[in-house]
Amino acid sequence: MNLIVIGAGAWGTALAIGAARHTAGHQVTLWARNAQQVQEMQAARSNPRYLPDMAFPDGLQVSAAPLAQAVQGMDLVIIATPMSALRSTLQALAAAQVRVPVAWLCKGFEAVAAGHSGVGLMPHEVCAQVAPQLASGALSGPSFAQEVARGQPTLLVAASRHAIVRQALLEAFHTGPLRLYANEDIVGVEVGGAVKNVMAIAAGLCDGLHLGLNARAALLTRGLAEMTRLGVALGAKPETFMGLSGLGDLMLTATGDLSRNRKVGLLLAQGLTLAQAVDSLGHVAEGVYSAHTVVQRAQAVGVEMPIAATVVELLDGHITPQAAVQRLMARDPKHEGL
Ligand SMILES: NC(=O)c1ccc[n+]([C@@H]2O[C@H](COP(=O)([O-])OP(=O)(O)OC[C@H]3O[C@@H](n4cnc5c(N)ncnc54)[C@H](O)[C@@H]3O)[C@@H](O)[C@H]2O)c1
Ligand SMILES: O=P(O)(O)OC[C@H](O)CO
Repeated sequence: MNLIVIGAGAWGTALAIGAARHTAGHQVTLWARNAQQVQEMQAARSNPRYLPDMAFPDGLQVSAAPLAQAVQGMDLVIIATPMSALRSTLQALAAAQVRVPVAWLCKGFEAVAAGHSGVGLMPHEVCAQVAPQLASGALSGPSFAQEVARGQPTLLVAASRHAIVRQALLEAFHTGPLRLYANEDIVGVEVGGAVKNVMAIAAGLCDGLHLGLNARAALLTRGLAEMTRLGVALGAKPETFMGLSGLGDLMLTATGDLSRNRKVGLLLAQGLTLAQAVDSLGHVAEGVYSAHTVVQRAQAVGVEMPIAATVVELLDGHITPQAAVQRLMARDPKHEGL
């Protein structure tokens, strides 16, 4: 199989390494828009900027060729950019008349540009707008790039309504320490991937304020309820939220110190501004951008998401970390459940 990974950040690089290392006969190309970054990666046989100290296996090539040229002859295209670049990348693939399966790795909802109305879209909705002819899907689940690059066991979910996409993802990545499950519920998988990042910011805040393990367990339990409520209202199956892209990724991202979203919460608790927290990461923390869209989508379908709404208030600088906790604790009593 010939596969190309578009976007040479931490996650695209790690997955490209994983696919090339463990699958004999695969030709894996890691594509970056920045020619200088490609030169550096070629010289170092690693990605010093985004995933240092992880050596490229022999089967991994790097490229900065024009995208329309780079995708020729590929059997599978993986989009590993942040959510903010998904639309433009899909447009470029449509213009290049790509006919093979395409899957994205980004976890988030599209942000609505300032001054624009309407709700932000899930990744598959963006694709339906700009490249409806593509057979497409998402690869998601609990997966820190560094662990995948090191070859540590990781389970992912290949989500698509197209059997050909699920099959191509399994062929490319179900190998060695990577194990893939298939799922047709693209809505559930994408809602899980987006909302867990918002909850991870809240969990970082909770831990940064030393609120305790009881508080964190409570936060994640109610966060899972919020995620499930929104997903079901948007057409997802409830059981998807008990799976890898729901509970699994929520647990990982909210409690694992490799998470950038969790780190944003920890830094806000220390008194850093959002700009300072984001600048210090050197990588994207999607929850910062998706939080608003998640809450807007919830409001549009009449779903209450108090934790996510409080994260938005905090990110916007309208409340302090301490006030965020007080606000959630002061809510009226209610019956447990969704
Ligand atoms: N890092 C992880 O462990 C991990 C795991 C699973 C999913 N994800 C998701 O994958 C996505 C990417 O995360 P990451 O960790 O690789 O981010 P990152 O910040 O490490 O890197 C992002 C990369 O995207 C590139 N990029 C931005 N716009 C682009 C464009 N228009 N065309 C081509 N490349 C472009 C940047 O140059 C950079 O190399 C995010 O949505 C994230 O939520 C990350
Ligand atoms: O580092 P984060 O917070 O972007 O999370 C990375 C992955 O999504 C975890 O599955």
